[in-house]
Amino acid sequence: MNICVIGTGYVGLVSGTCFSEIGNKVTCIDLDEEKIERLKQGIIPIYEPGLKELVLKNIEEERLHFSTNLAEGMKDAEVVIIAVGTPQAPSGEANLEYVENVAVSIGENLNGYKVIVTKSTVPVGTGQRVKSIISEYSHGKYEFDVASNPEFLREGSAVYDTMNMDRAVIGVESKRAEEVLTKLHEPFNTEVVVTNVETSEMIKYASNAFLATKISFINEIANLSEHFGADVIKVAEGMGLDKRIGKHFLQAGIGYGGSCFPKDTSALIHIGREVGEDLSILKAVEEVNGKQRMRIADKVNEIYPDLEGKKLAVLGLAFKPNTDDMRYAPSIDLIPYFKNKGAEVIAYDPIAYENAAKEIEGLQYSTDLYETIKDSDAVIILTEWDEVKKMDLSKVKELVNEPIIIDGRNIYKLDDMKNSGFYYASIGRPTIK
Ligand SMILES: NC(=O)c1ccc[n+]([C@@H]2O[C@H](COP(=O)([O-])OP(=O)(O)OC[C@H]3O[C@@H](n4cnc5c(N)ncnc54)[C@H](O)[C@@H]3O)[C@@H](O)[C@H]2O)c1
Ligand SMILES: O=c1ccn([C@@H]2O[C@H](COP(=O)(O)OP(=O)(O)O[C@H]3O[C@H](CO)[C@@H](O)[C@H](O)[C@H]3O)[C@@H](O)[C@H]2O)c(=O)[nH]1
Repeated sequence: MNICVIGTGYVGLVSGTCFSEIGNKVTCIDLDEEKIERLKQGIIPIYEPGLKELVLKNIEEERLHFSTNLAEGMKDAEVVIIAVGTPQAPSGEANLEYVENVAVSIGENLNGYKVIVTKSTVPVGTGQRVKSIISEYSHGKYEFDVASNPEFLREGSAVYDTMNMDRAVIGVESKRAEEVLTKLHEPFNTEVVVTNVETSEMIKYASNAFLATKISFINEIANLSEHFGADVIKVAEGMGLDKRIGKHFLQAGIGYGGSCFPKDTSALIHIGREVGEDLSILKAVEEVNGKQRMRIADKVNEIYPDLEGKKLAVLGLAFKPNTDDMRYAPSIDLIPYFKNKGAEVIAYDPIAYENAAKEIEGLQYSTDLYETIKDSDAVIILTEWDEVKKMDLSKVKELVNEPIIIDGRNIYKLDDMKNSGFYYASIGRPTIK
């Protein structure tokens, strides 16, 4: 099949590459000329395990192409995929300007029947909006179908998630579009949920909102556990073995960040408000999440009520491991907070330091884990990078000024920390002193 993907962010680039890997001819389009020139040479703008190799392979095998020319990309395409950003507007709702601009361009360049698929996360009703814009700008000259095919990949495992998707969701208005999109997903050998466009758009928001709810729920249970000497990791294990609950997304910590959960929960609350439905569960989910990252600050303040002159080693800048994405990362709030209280803060991250330096003013960082830790008065874990999980704690103890670890990601077993000589505070578990 011949496919045109518009937008080369995480979603456009990964899904475009994976669609080419399963045998389609894919042209990825972006307005950003420099990005496209670099992509043509196999230079990937994001850090995503396995992506570079797959892009290079598919360029080499002439299935994957990059261009800034939408007319050229659309000319022979049967399927056109919209994968541009839908960032959060100041009001909390999804900003649809990029999607609407793309719809105009698609309308202007339509040259025959195509299935126009929205993969961006968009409010319910956007499919109809895209349809009317395309009709207007193509002057009704050609037949086309709009469809919704939301993306469920996670950053850090995006290629794996796409090639091994749990399900594909296809929202369509015609049998013709259903056949095209079902055929497109056949090589993924996955369950395909076929529904109407509005339901498909709702499935995406409801999925993200539910996962965010699970996280805020377990974080509240973690906070409660701290008062009673209960261990939230065991609580989650004990709950998760019940198949109705499931064990995933019950890791307590410093709350969710990233490019999706914060903006998508906010957008869904806004969608509800517009039609007079008060999504009170989701509002609580947001409130809990907003406070959760500051639990780490409380734990540091408990040890050092005065941070003046203290050196803090912050391990992890990205919002999660295996990505360089800094969107809504806890480090963005916590590092300035500690610095404002007089601490000297040095941060470690194997990948995200350059992006982090753009977000956090005056960021001091090192890419050497043990150099970061040297002479620190407390080590603070914000991202569960493998390098941090595998850190040699006896070496750490020799290097630090004070053997104190505050762990926002619960990466060490309490039993291992008991006789380690560290003060070890984590989330929802008894502190080891
Ligand atoms: N990032 C994720 O992990 C993820 C996962 C699932 C769904 N989503 C959703 O997918 C969508 C895209 O997210 P992202 O993180 O890939 O976005 P992004 O913001 O990283 O990238 C969007 C790209 O679109 C390009 N673009 C904007 N307008 C354009 C136009 N008119 N023509 C061509 N290119 C244009 C931009 O230059 C940019 O390269 C969002 O709706 C997001 O919510 C994201
Ligand atoms: O048990 C958990 C699981 C995750 N998180 C946090 O939740 C955030 C999001 O993590 P994750 O879902 O792994 O990453 P994303 O790349 O943001 O992916 C989410 O958002 C994407 C964009 O919509 C969706 O496509 C994915 O299905 C959805 O998982 C991160 O801050 C994690 O640290 C927790 O605190 N506890």
